Amino acid sequence: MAGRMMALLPRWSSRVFAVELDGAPFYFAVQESHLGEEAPRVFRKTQPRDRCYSLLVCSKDRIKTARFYGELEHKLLRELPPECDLSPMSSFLPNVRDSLIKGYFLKDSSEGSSPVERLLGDLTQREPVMVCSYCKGEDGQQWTQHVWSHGGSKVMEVAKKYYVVPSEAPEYHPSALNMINSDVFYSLEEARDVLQKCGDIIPEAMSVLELLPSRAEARNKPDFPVIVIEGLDATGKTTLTESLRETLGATLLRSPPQCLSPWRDRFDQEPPLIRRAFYALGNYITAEQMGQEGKKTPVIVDRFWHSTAAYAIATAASGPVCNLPEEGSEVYCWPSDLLQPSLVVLLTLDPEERKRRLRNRGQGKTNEEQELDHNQLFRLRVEEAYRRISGPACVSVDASPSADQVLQQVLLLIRGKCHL
Ligand SMILES: Nc1ncnc2c1ncn2[C@@H]1O[C@H](COP(=O)(O)OP(=O)(O)OP(=O)(O)O)[C@@H](O)[C@H]1O
Ligand SMILES: Nc1ccn([C@@H]2O[C@H](COP(=O)(O)O)[C@@H](O)[C@H]2O)c(=O)n1
Repeated sequence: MAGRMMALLPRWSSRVFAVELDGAPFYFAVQESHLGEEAPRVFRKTQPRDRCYSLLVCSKDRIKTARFYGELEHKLLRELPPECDLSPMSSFLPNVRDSLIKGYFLKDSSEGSSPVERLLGDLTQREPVMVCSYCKGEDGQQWTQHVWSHGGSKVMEVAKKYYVVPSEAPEYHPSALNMINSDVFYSLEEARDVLQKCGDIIPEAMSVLELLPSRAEARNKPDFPVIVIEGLDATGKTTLTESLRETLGATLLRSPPQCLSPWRDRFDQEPPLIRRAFYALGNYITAEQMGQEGKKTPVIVDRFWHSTAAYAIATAASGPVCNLPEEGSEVYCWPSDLLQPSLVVLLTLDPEERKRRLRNRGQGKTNEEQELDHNQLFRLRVEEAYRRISGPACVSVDASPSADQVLQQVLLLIRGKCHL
């Protein structure tokens, strides 16, 4: 397996490895010769009896890789002894798009014999995982990385040995390297391709594909304005979109569209690659409806591409807002084949007031909505990603006044921008 893996991951010694401990990344690299470097910080934090391993998930089949990455975490948490710490890890080639591979870093602090090596040996034999172990040299300073292989009856053997050295933090968070067409999709074709490829493992994908327009066309502008209302949950989108529908005699649409409701829960359980492709496709179905309805009346839309992209980008990047791709990055560009609304309004609300509204409403929440509550960095990343998306950019409206005042404010914007 290691031979095949190494072929999939050329330039091994140009790679940087990032281990996330307590939300902070620790970087290291490897090299073939011993240059007497000090140990990277992640290894300096270990105790003498700790054994360290890395597991990187990688195969040519990106659907298989995405699904196995999630399954692997569950398997490890289930089967590893309690003395093992598992942390997210990744490896990438600095500034090389699509070079990021994800995995886990494992620290085994158990005393005496441990089942960990047998478990990892089995994984290298059966699954698309590259396992490495890390050893401290006799000088107590230099660490080495041992890339595992399996040979014949042996559970594992070492295919290659490297010296581990500290590495600089990259200029941008490595998650940005793989976002395009893995977390955020920029064409109907790219998103459809993902669902087509998982048709044999997720039969529901075929039902979704049947609902798609045969082609997407951004240039056919509807006669009437199309106004999208965006915002985090409980900022007042439903309240406002319904009032706008009544006041303007508009048609109200949403993304994902009603016709995808039977499959939404199913796709919410899938890894980001598949889940995000599902939501991206929902936007193309809604866009087709916008085109149709926009020939007859103004159209109001509850969430659209801003939501799909902002949540996807904010989830793929971790940590503080500075880990997001830089402002102006192509990640924030509107898909060229997706209908552009006349106006996108972003409802903003103080977090405490949003929580109060959520409590009063008392409905169940999705995992991402719970995350917005518990993880303030995630909320900040989503809000900032919303603001950075362009083509069209959103116009922020303070949603804290009464529902009627918010409606009047948005009507003013619509009349100014859309001549209604
Ligand atoms: N301007 C407002 N002032 C006070 N309460 C409001 C206001 N707008 C909406 N609410 C109340 O806040 C709660 C959330 O509003 P609403 O359901 O419209 O939000 P939402 O953005 O559509 O949420 P979600 O995205 O989760 O569906 C509701 O109980 C609603 O009655
Ligand atoms: N166009 C959209 C709409 C929604 N999402 C995802 O759904 C979650 C929020 O939806 P609610 O119905 O609960 O408001 C959020 O987690 C988004 O990831 C989307 O991606 N695209």
